[in-house]
Parts: sequence; C-alpha cells; structure tokens
Amino acid sequence: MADHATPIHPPASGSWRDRWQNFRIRLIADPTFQRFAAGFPPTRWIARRKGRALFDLCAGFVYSQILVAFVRLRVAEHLAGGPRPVAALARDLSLDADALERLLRASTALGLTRRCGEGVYGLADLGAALLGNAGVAEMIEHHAALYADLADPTALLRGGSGERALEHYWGYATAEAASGLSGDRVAAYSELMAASVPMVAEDVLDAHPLDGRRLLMDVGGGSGRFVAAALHRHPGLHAVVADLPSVAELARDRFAAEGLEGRAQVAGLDFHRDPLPVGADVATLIRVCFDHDDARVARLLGQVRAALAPGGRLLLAEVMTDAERPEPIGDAYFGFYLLAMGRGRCRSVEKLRDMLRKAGFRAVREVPTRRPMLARLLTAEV
Ligand SMILES: C[S@@+](CC[C@H](N)C(=O)[O-])C[C@H]1O[C@@H](n2cnc3c(N)ncnc32)[C@H](O)[C@@H]1O
Repeated sequence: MADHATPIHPPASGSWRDRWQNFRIRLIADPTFQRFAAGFPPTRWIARRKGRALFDLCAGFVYSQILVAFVRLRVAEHLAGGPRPVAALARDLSLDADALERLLRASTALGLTRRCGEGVYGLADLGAALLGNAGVAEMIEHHAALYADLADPTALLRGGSGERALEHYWGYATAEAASGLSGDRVAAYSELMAASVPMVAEDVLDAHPLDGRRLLMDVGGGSGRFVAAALHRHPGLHAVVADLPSVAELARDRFAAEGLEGRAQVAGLDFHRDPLPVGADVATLIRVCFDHDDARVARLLGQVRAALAPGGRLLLAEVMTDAERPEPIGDAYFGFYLLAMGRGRCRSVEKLRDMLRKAGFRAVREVPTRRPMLARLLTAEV
C-alpha cells in the first residue's frame, strides 16, 4: 500500500494541532510504523481497531448483500417463534442446509442472529429490530437500485451517462414537468415512503404535538400517511396534502379508506410551478427539502411562508448533517444516494436555518426528536 502512497508533506506553517495531525498521518501511512504499531503492546489494540475499521469499510458491500439475502429469505420471520435447527429451517426456506448455515454464521457475525447450540440459531438484537420494522426491510430491497448505480462510483461522480436506476425511480427529481408523472411512475416510491414514514411521523408528532392547530398543510405529503397519523391523534384537526397530481390521488384513496375524507383534502400540483393552497396554520415539509437543489428549496420555503396564515408555523423534518463534521448517514449514505438520484443534498441545521430566515421565517428552532438519524426537526414562525 505504502509503495504507491503519495508522499504527504507537512504544511510550511499552521497551528501545532495541524502540524501534529500531519505528523500522525505521515506516521500511519508508513508501512514500517504500521508493522511496529501492530506488534507493540501499547499500540497493538489501536492498530487492530483501525485495521478492523478499514476492513469493515472494504467489506461493507458484502455485509449489505448478506442482509439482502437475510431479508429476502425472511429469515427473521422464520425465527420469530424462537431458535430453530438449521435442517428444519432449510426445509422451510427450500435452501440447501450448508448454504443456509453459511448465511446464518454470516448473519450471526453481523449481529442479526445468534448461535444457540450445535446447528441451532435464533434471532439476535439486530434481526429482532428488523422484525418490528417493515419500512427497513422495504428500504433494503429498494437498495438494489442504488447498488446498481454505485457499481462504478467514479463514473457516478463524473456525471456518468444514461439514466440511472434511482433517477428513474424518483421520476420527479429530474423531470421537466413533474406534474405529468403517471400513476405508474409514482406508485413504487409512494409505497416505499408510506412504509417508512410511520416512525418519522411518530417522532415528529411526539416532539411537536399539533394541539391547538386548526389546519395542517403537508407539502410533498405523499400518499397521506403522515397526515392520517396527525388526524388520528388530533380529532379537531383538518388537513390538506399538497403533492403531484397522481400522488395526491393516492392520498385521496387513503383518506377515503380510513374514513378521513371529511377532514382531509388533497391538492394535486407541482410545488415548483403552482401556488400552494392558502390558510393553513401549520405546514409540514417531511423528507422533502433534501430532494431538491438550493434554489428550488429557497423558492419553496418562500411559497410555504406566503401560504401560511398569520401566526402560522412550519415544521421541517428530515435527515440533517453536521456542518463541521461530516457523518455517515447524511454525508456518506444520503450524499451518494442523492447523487444517484440526480438532485438534492442533505443540509446542516445551520444551512436550513439560514434558508428559512432568508425565506422570511423567524424564530427558527431545533426541537429534539427521538431518533435524529431518521429525522431532525426545525420549527419556524411566519
Ligand atoms: C421523499 S418523498 C416524501 C413523502 C412524505 N413527505 C414522506 O415523508 O413520506 C417526497 C415527496 O415530494 C413530492 N414532490 C416532489 N417534487 C414535487 C413537486 N414538484 N411538486 C409536488 N410534490 C412533489 C413527491 O411526489 C413525494 O411524494
């Protein structure tokens, strides 16, 4: 590795911290030091931990594909009743017992299952967590499209050629006229969003109950699952979902099926082109802004502010990143997911706060949510 390594030069000047960092980096890149650190008792554990972290980075795609097999074969569901012998499970899954044991050993190493005795496996914490979460399983299946787009990551960074799988999947991201997207083009992503939004809805509505609010407008509200959750919690509340026409129809169907049609309306529109319905005293943008570039988000925030009634409040919830310290979900996962999709970026609280202020909102506040890795929440006043 070090034979091909580019020499690292210390900066001519800089703080002692920079000089120390540069010294460390040169040292770690040196193969002689690597060998020494791996054997020297005081540094051995650090070297092993870092080596393991680097190996996990190399092997991450294999781990993900083991997870896909685990989900597709519904292993967690088959172990929900308790530990089972491999042979019996193999019969249920129509899989060769050796192949299944290989999968179970791998999923045990990854914390999904545990070995309970010779040839017997049961669920471990991560496998059990999957059981209670249909949205995660759908997301794992959906990752097949992202996996295809990431096959050549440098081509992706260079802009690539031809339509990417995610670009096609999220038809609105790069469409010239998103309001023309047919029901077929929006069905898959709307279903995926409906499967994954309940946890976000719970966290947002727990962090910021809508007591005392009269009319909620959920902008980019998808097939209405967030609105349905809000209406079930707050019997005095009315709501409107503003989304693309074919998605708004899905929300209309949901409201009819859940007996909410008297309290929930839909507005089929393109929020980049058409005005939003006016008069709501609370608006929500749930997992919407990160799909779009800055200029469009700035315009959309201005539109939402103009549509809200005096005294109205906006709740903006999505994954946010840290301005100073890049982190895995916002910067690595969403950074590349949105790159494949063709639009959007994960923004920091500071960036969104600034955009909200520029759109005319005041008193922007972050309200802590239970699972910030799913969504952080900003509120802003008209
Ligand atoms: C990532 S989904 C989030 C859906 C929902 N808020 C949730 O969290 O499950 C983004 C939503 O924004 C809608 N959307 C995207 N571009 C739009 C546009 N130009 N006009 C109206 N809706 C749009 C999509 O149809 C989709 O339902």
